[in-house]
Amino acid sequence: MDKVLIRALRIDTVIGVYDWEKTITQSLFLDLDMAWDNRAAAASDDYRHALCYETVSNRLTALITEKPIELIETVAEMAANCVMQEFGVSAVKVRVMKPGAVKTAEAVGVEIERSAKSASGV
Ligand SMILES: Nc1nc2c(c(=O)[nH]1)N=C([C@H](O)[C@@H](O)CO)CN2
Repeated sequence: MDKVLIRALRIDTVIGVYDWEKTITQSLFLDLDMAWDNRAAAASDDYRHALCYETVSNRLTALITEKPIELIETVAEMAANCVMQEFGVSAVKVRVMKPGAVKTAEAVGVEIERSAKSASGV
């Protein structure tokens, strides 16, 4: 299965459970593996057949920074739903890392895998 990848997309936003976190901006780093058949884009060398990682990155940044969020689980789910519903991605793996959240860890995070099939509950 072909994929389009995004690595360490930094999104600066209001994220966290605690009151003090709701008054500051923190960085999240997103990795996405998006199932996409790249053959049409490669054969035609035509951008219109490509899943544009720049457009996806910009959309995710706008979406996640729209309003404060408590859990990184919510961020992962929002990102997965967005790429499937708005960009027609059939399956996606999303990892959300929150550096500095645990003093003794370099980063903590969550990872989810979703597909159009599992999203509809079938
Ligand atoms: N599974 C999770 N655990 C925790 C989260 C989270 O988003 N998912 N968030 C926090 C706090 O916001 C923490 O990051 C503050 O340092 C705690 N646990």
